[in-house]
Amino acid sequence: MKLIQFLDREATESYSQVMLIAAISGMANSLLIGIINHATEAVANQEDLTQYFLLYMIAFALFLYGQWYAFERAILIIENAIFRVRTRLTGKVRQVELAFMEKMGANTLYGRLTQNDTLISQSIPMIVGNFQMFSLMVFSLLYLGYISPISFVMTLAAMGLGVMYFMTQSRFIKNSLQNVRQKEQIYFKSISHLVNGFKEIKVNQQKGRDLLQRIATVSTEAQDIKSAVRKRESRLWGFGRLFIYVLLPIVVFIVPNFSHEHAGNIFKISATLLFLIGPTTMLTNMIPLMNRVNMAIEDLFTLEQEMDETIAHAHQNELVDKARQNFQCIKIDNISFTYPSSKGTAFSAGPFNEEVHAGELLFIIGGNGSGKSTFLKLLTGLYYPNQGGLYLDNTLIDDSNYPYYRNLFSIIFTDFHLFDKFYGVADIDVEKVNYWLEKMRMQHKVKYQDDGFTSTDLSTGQRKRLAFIAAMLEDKPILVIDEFAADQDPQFRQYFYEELLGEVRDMGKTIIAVTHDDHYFHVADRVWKMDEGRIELHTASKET
Ligand SMILES: Nc1ncnc2c1ncn2[C@@H]1O[C@H](COP(=O)(O)OP(=O)(O)OP(=O)(O)O)[C@@H](O)[C@H]1O
Repeated sequence: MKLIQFLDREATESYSQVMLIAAISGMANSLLIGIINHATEAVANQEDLTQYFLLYMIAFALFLYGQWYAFERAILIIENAIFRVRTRLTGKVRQVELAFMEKMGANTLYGRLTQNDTLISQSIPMIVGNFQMFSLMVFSLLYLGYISPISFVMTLAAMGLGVMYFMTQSRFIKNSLQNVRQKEQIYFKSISHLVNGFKEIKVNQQKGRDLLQRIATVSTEAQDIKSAVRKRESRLWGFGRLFIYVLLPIVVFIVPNFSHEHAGNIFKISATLLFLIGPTTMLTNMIPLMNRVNMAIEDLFTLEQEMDETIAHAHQNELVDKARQNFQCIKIDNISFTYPSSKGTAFSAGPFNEEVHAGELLFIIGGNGSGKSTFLKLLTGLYYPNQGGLYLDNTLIDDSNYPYYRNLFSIIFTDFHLFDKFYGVADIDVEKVNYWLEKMRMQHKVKYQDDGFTSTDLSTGQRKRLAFIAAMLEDKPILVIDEFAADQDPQFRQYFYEELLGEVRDMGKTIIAVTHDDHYFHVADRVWKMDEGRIELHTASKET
């Protein structure tokens, strides 16, 4: 069972005590039927009932206390384990490679991270109850064996048949549930189009109808599979009860003809069998949930394994660290990169053989799809090249120091994200924030407050200016910007190219900017022009 595997891996404290107490509670529960059975016999023989009453109260107290204790402890242990997994996996999200993230998609990753642990958490009470019921069943069966070995063997045989039947059904159920998961991922993706494309859908009703049609189709497909699964599961539920009702008449009407001892205990046997209906039904009802919990745990394990495979095990590399602030040159040595694709039409970039010099203002220009952003991702270490290597001065950047190399850069991509606080900036200098607010002409719009800006609900161009300020506060030696000025008004654009970039360079920073603004190519120290994944033309600014 995956849950045991999950607890073995993740629980910080032993869960065996909880299992023991749950087992004792189940045993105490099964004792109740034994005590009642013997008490009814004592009533018939007109014996004193005090000892049965006391025994009943003790068993009852044990059962109640055990149940309470097991629930409380199990909730704590499982919630702690979930917390550990959640913290570890979110930590790993930060470490995975960009290519992994782009391939999986943010929605899928979010879904896998949140839905699985929610499901495990919600099922805790049922899981504990399940274990208790199992223990109750085991001890009730042992009691049955004590009063009638023949009934015990028959019940065990019937249960064996039941387990075999479950096994045959569970493969179908598991495969179907996996199928449902795939459909649900498409469903969630379509929902994200509905939410993120809300404005487009609002102005184009046909677009909205088509998207809803797609959502309806996927939902129906998922629903059909779910219905088939539910049908099978309901057969299992019925089976749990059914086998005892089939067993009862055999034990009551047929077996007494062959066993004299059995006939004498017929009341106790049938009472015990009737008592077994509860736990058996509960256990079979739990199977669908356990299937889902098993799959959730399996998916969490798989997700972590997929993440681990992409995480480079970087160790602190002194050479890169020392070189950070005062490097001379980044050498791009015969680097090339091809996007992974199953259709054979993947875009290839490179080979690149270039040098970026410290303190220069470098423009990268070229048509749409020429590979500018891909090149930036290679240069900043977000993609690993398929061949060739990067050198920071004379240090080769490899798996061991890529994360430290990336620390050289502050990057503002076209799909930048503006954080609510200045994460990663150790001592925020308020004067510096105000200085940059003024420089970016945002001082009248937002202020600095609580390690962030007072507001980020701004226009795209304004949000980009705040992202620029955040990048300047990070104070990295290299600033990389991808079409930064595209959303800026003409005045700011002119000011940005003709004043601001030069000022940032004079602060000692290296600037690499992807741009389409041909009016301003002259401000760059050098311009590289890209075409079909290669750098076709190198020019010094005066030549452009
Ligand atoms: N995540 C990805 N997976 C597969 N292919 C990609 C991915 N991102 C980009 N590409 C492919 O790489 C090519 C170059 O894209 P890139 O974003 O580098 O171009 P660009 O020069 O920055 O374009 P633009 O000026 O339009 O931003 C494109 O043809 C695109 O199909």
